[in-house]
Amino acid sequence: MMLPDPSIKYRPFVAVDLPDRQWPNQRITHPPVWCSVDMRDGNQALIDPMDLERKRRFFEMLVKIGFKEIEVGFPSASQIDFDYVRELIDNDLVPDDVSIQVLTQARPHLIERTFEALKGARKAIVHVYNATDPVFRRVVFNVDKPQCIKIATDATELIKQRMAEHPETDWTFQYSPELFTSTELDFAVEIVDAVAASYEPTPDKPMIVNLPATVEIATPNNYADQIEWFCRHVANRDSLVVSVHPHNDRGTGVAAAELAVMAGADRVEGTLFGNGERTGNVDIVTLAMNLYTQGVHPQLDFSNITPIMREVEHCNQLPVHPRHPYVGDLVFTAFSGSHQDAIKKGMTERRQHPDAMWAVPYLPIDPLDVGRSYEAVIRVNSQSGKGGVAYLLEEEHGIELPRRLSIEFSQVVQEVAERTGKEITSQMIYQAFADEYLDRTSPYALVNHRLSSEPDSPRVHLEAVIEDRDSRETLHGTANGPLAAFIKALGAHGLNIEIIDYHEHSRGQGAEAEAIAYVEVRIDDKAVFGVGIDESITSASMKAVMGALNRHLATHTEAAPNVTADTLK
Ligand SMILES: CC(=O)SCCNC(=O)CCNC(=O)[C@H](O)C(C)(C)COP(=O)(O)OP(=O)(O)OC[C@H]1O[C@@H](n2cnc3c(N)ncnc32)[C@H](O)[C@@H]1OP(=O)(O)O
Ligand SMILES: CC(C)C(=O)C(=O)O
Repeated sequence: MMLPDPSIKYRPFVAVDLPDRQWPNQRITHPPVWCSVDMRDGNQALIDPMDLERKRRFFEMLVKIGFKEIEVGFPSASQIDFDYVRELIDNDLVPDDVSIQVLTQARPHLIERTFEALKGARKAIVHVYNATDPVFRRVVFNVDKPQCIKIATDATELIKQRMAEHPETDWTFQYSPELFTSTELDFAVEIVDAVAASYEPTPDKPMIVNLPATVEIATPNNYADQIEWFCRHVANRDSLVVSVHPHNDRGTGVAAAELAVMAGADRVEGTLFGNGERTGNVDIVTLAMNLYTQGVHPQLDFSNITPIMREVEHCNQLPVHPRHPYVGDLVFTAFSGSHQDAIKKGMTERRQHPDAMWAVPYLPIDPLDVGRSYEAVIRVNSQSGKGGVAYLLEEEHGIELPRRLSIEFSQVVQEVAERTGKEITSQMIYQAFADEYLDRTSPYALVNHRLSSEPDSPRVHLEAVIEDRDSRETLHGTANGPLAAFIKALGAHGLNIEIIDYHEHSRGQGAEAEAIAYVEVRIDDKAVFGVGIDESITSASMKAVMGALNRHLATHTEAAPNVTADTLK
């Protein structure tokens, strides 16, 4: 049960004394060095750790994305990891510009086994860690500070010696004071200084100092303060690559990584989509795409992000959340009416100015840049408005509803959405549109028509054959245009119809092209819409009028189904 006063059980984090902090004024103008730890930190947190087949697929994908540093395992802890490292080296599967990284505890027998695993590697990073925070020193290791430092420096000496014995490998050394964020800052600097003094890095041959938020215990600004403080106080900063390794216990791993880079970190360790211990490691995809949306290329390629997500889901046997930034199945989709309306307007502007800076409302990124399509951008349910319905009809069926008609038709769709309680597909929307407007061919239907004109006269004469229930009638009308002539002809037949509004456009191209006409007419003092589609624009407009008439009769004569043309006179 939650405590009424949690302060008797939980301590707030200790803030860093750094009144002149500089990081808030920084901007990230180039990507950090990325290191994927999917195959180690991610893997150790899986219900079913990866087998060799899944490891191979993961590694190949990471290389394709563009990672140059990949932590492939903990070979002294697991036979599969050991065998996989051997497979990579023995079969020469690591590209020349990629370093494989492996983790080991600071214990001699594990370090020896690590070097066995790495024998013959072209480029390798040996990553050693020991926990440095006060709780671990007391509870887990039962050591004081000097003893804790000795664990780290003894390991460093041994690693340095083994590296020297294998000059055929291009070695990099990495040290992590595990639990850095809950370690006293001055002690973190002290232990790293001691490790660096043992290893003797230089600006030309730096070592990596990885400062993990093993458990995320504070707000991200505090992590940034810790990183800036560390960078200012550590010795020989120019011989160190400062790396961060945020976890996501408070849900702010991405923010922590970004602020840490602003605070001076050169490198970020994380995983694709944030798999990892507990709530996960920081998500490198989000970090990379956040950079991209600021106009900075992350140097990782997520141009086709969906297959990457599916591959990660396969390898980790864990789903990626449908709302995961930049990739989740629903993140490029708007269901709600006002969002759809704004997106539709933004997309229309975009089509007119395809080279302008990206500015489509509610979409922080162009879905096409990550291989997603505009098709899924708008989906319709009972929360949607006219904008979404109109967008889908336009994008997928080439039907550009006039504004007032789109308001009317959205009520039809809303009714279907509320009745079914489900998402309405674009096919269902089209069907509802056809049922409501296009298939209204009874009791009146246009059979054919003929137009003629007299020389030197703007007037046209129309002869139209229509079906009026069970009989065929031939109507005649003369006016300044075909539609007006048709209205005249209908009037002479006793059907008094007035055109209020008219729109038309073509749909499709070349031989396949069709015309769509939309009319709003007044019949019997009631306004009603009709829509007609035909190869000829004149026939489309006449069908639209017939459709409006049939809709009017269906709506206003339910009590008198035998209504005839006489009722409209
Ligand atoms: C934050 C992280 O993600 S760190 C990485 C965690 N990953 C893993 O642990 C991977 C899987 N690990 C394993 O398979 C095992 O823990 C092994 C093979 C590494 C070690 O196994 P064991 O020797 O049986 O030790 P065990 O797993 O019980 O670990 C506890 C021992 O390691 C010691 N230890 C833990 N971390 C370190 C370290 N970094 N350096 C030195 N000693 C360490 C502890 O003090 C403890 O020693 P003790 O038994 O003398 O008290
Ligand atoms: C070994 C270290 C870097 C680690 O995984 C962590 O602290 O989370």
